Amino acid sequence: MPWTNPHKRLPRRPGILLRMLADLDLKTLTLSLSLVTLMMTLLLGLAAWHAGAERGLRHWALGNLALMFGLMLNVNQDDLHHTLSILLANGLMTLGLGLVWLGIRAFFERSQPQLVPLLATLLIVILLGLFRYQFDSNAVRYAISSVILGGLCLLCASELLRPTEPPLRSACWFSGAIALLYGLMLLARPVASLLGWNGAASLLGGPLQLITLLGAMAAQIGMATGFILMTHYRNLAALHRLSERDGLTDTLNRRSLHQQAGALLARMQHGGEPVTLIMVDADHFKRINDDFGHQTGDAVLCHLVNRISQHLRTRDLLGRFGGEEFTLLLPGLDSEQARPVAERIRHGISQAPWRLAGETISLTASLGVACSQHHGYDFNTLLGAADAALYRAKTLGRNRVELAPPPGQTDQEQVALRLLSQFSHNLDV
Ligand SMILES: Nc1nc2c(ncn2[C@@H]2O[C@H](COP(=O)(O)OP(=O)(O)OP(=O)(O)O)[C@@H](O)[C@H]2O)c(=O)[nH]1
Repeated sequence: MPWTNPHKRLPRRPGILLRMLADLDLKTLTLSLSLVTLMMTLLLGLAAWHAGAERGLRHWALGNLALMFGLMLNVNQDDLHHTLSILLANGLMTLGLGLVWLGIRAFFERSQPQLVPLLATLLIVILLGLFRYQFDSNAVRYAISSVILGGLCLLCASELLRPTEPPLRSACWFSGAIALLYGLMLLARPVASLLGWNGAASLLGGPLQLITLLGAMAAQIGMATGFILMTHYRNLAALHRLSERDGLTDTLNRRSLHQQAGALLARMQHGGEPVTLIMVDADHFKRINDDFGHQTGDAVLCHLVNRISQHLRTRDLLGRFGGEEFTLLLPGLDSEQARPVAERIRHGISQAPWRLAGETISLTASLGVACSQHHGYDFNTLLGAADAALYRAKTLGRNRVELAPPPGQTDQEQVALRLLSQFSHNLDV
C-alpha cells in the first residue's frame, strides 16, 4: 500500500486549550462564577468585620457584594427584564469596581474622590439605556461595558503597581498584575469581537463570553486573596515596627538598639571605618516632671528626640537607652568629626525650648562621646566609655559635651572627677 501523508487526509484538530474551552458549559461556568464571587465576598466581609481601624477592607467587601449582584443579574439576560439584567447589572458592577478602587486608595491613605465611581455608574447606565431603548445595538453595549469596566480595572492596577516597601510590594503587585490583565482582557473584548473571534455565536454565548467568565473567576480569587495578603503584610510590618520601637518617642528600643548597633559595628569594623557613640541625657528632668506633670514631661521628651533627630543622617541610629537617656551611633565619624555634631545637638536642644499653649519649658542636655578609635568596636565597651564621659559632663556642670579619653587616661581622671564631685556636693550642702 502506498504511503500517504496523514496530515493531508485528517482535518486539523484544534489546540488543547480551544478544545477545553469548547467543552465548557456556559451555565455551569456562570454558576461557578457566582459561587466564587459569593465566597470571596464572604471572605472579604469576614476580614472587614474584624478589621478595626484597618482601611480598605470594608470598601472591598462592599464592592465585591455589588459586583456579585451585578454578575448574577447580568448572566441571566434571557430570563430577566433588560432594565435589570443590563442597566442595573452593569451599574452594580461599575459601582462595585469603583468601590474596590476607592478601597485601594483608602488602604494607601490616598484621597477619596467618591464622585468617580458614582459618575462612572451614572455614565454606564445612561449609555446602556440609550443603546438599548433608543438605538438597540448589542455590539455597542458590549463595547461600552467593556471600556468602562476595563478602564476601572486599569485604574485599580495603576493604584497598586506603585513602589512600596517589601513584603507588602509583592502582594500589591500580585493584585495589580491581576487587575491589569483582566482590565486589558475586557478592553480587548470588543476588538476581538470585531475581528470575528466569536464566530457565529452571539456575544453572550460564544468563546469570548467563556473566556470573560473564566477571567472574572480568576480575577475574583486573585484580587480578593491579594487584598487579604496586603492587609496581612501591612499588619506584620506594623507589629515588627512596634516590637523594635519605643512607644513614646518612636526611637529604637533597647533590645533592637543592641541588635542593630551590633550589626552596624561589625560592618564598620570589617570596612575599617570609625564609629562614634554618643549618650545624651536630659538635665534635671525630674524637675520638669515635678513642676509640670508627667504628661508634659512626656511631650518634652518627644521634643528632645525631635531636636536630636534634626542633626542625624538616615544611616545613624538613635535609641532610647532608658528614661531620659538616649544613645546615638554615628557610622563613619571619628572623635574629631563627632565632637562638632555633638555640640550642634547640645546647642540645638538648649536653643529651642518646648512651647505649648503659652507654656515654655527650657531644656538642656549633657552628652558623652566615645569613638571606636580609642575604645574599639564592642558595643558595651563603647557604651561604658560614653557613659563615663556623660558622668563627667554632668559633674562639670551639665549642658556640655565630654569626649571619653583613651583608656590609659581614665584612672587619673576618675580620681580627679570624684574629688570635684565631692567638692561640689560639699558646696551644695
Ligand atoms: N515624663 C517622663 N519622665 C520620665 C520618663 N522616663 C524617665 N523619666 C523621669 O526622668 C527623671 C530622671 O531623673 P534623674 O535620673 O534624677 O535625672 P535628672 O533629674 O534628669 O537629673 P540629671 O540627669 O542628673 O541632670 C525621673 O524623674 C524619671 O521619672 C518618661 O518616659 N516620661
